[in-house]
Amino acid sequence: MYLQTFPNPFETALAIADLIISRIIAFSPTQQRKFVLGLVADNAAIPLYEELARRCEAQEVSFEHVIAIVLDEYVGLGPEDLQSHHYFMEEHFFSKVDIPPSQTHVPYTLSNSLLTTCASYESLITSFGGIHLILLGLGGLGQIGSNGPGSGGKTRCRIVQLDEGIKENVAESFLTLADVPTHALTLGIGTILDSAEIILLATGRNKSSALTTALEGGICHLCPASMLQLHEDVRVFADEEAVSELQPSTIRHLSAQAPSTKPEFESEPKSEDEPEDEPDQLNLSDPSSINDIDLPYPIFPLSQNTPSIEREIVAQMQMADTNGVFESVCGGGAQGITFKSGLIVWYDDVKANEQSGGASLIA
Ligand SMILES: N[C@@H]1[C@@H](O)[C@H](O)[C@@H](COP(=O)(O)O)O[C@@H]1O
Repeated sequence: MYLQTFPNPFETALAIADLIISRIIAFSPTQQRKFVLGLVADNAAIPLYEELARRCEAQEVSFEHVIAIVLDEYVGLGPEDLQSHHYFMEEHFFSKVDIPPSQTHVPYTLSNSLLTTCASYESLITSFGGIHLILLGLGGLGQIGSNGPGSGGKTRCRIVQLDEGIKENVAESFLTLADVPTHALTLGIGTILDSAEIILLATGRNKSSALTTALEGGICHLCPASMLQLHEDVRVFADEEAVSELQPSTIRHLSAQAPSTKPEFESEPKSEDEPEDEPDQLNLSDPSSINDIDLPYPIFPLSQNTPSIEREIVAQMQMADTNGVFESVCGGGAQGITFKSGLIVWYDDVKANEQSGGASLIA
């Protein structure tokens, strides 16, 4: 799970828009091979939909070959009802971009046979080959879609009774609490977890408690969003208010998992107050201290005899003026390299079969 934090909801939206657009462009969808995008009718997503619409208008992205699957809908509300998710998606997104109406899908809950509707919605997704990327909002009770507390991790598309807390949260959109629908049709947690990639959007202080439980608590059906921990490719996009209750170590660990959105070799400027990284046990003025470090690799001092592949890596590192973890530097050469405090470690396969794993001290 990757966590990226932004100063405010607007910048969070921009980052998600960048990701969605880059995924669509990389996929190069065509009439025959469409990109399947799961979407949510969440107020927190409005700045994102505005940004996507703006970028579509500017012809930076097209939704012509995108299929939209909306996550959930209140039972008994249709496209004409102002509070329906269908109305929301039309108003904020579908009507603003070039997506053909035949490619927008919202659960239809006015039918007489909701069980059939659930099965059909699930089959529809299967017929498209699954969802490539799904956007989820985070509810204040940890719900995703209308999967409220108590939703099992293997649930499929189904009718759920809305939790009182969820109803209270949306009551202001309706005349009174009694007007809030009692049920919703939602993709199940299992359906969501089948998506190839998941984005969880959480902005605002009212999401901080749910986000903390989802990321720091164990996987538990009382916080459905915690089950996203089971998925291999989840990106959490949050603003500073939403992460305000997280432990600093949680933010550090989960942010470290995030692939940089900046050029790969760019490093963060150091603040003046920030102490220099301690070189662990390595004393750079004493190259022999490298022997004190417990590494599962042979160690080579960088010298005239250093193999050229290693020199190339070192040169790239020095040019990049960075520290951190590098992946796949030198194309098919090194598979992964860690550079810390003057120490370069590479692992896996360095230049097929010629060397296998090693460390080098820049001194
Ligand atoms: N079914 C919706 C969810 O899909 C949404 O993510 C959540 C939070 O929405 P908001 O950010 O508008 O409070 O509310 C409801 O539970």
